[in-house]
Amino acid sequence: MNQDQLKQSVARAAIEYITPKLQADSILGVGTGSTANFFIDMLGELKDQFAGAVASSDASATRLKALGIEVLDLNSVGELVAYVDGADESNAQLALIKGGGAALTREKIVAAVAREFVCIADESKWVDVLGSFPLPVEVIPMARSYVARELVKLGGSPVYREGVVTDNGNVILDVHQLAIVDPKQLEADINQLTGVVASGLFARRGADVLLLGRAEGVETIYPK
Ligand SMILES: O=C(CO)[C@H](O)[C@H](O)COP(=O)(O)O
Repeated sequence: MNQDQLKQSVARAAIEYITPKLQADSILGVGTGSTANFFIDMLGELKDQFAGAVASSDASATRLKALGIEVLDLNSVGELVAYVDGADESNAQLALIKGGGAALTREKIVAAVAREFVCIADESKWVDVLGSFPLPVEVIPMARSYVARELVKLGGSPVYREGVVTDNGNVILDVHQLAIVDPKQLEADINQLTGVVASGLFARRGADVLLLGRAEGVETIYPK
């Protein structure tokens, strides 16, 4: 199986996972990226079984609407039944690195509101220690150089993602050279830097379940 087939298999597994949880008034949180896109495309089959979705990016909102799924503003809804999204890396505690698609802040907000965060990923994303994938950090544009210097003090090597502006009008620093042995502590350290909007480290609110696509089948993993 190639990587896209593994992504499709976890998207299908997520559809099967959430179907019994959906009710006519349920609102679902939907993520961003190529794995999430496979999920969105399959979600069209269920569109009469739930009320609508909150999307973590404009791109996902457009894709959902094209399928006839109502997209709602997060401020107009209460709890989300679940949030389904991909990841760039996951460890055994289901702490994640996300934000390869620059949607990390909205992803973090939508995940925070969800009863359950269902992560879907192919096996290339499974790691012992987070940090081989550069950690994205969303930053207010005028704070970019200051935050970059502070990230160096935390042991990282930040690189400005040129040409990328987030849906919130901010910029991304991708932090290389981090071996993240204490994800919750690093998430807190980065959060308290002035000018940081959010980091792509999802440790305090990691995934509640990971559907991991392996060649031999989809494995359901709970936090260790
Ligand atoms: O966090 C994300 C976007 O900001 C994605 O979930 C992450 O980058 C994984 O993407 P893909 O499913 O395309 O591998």
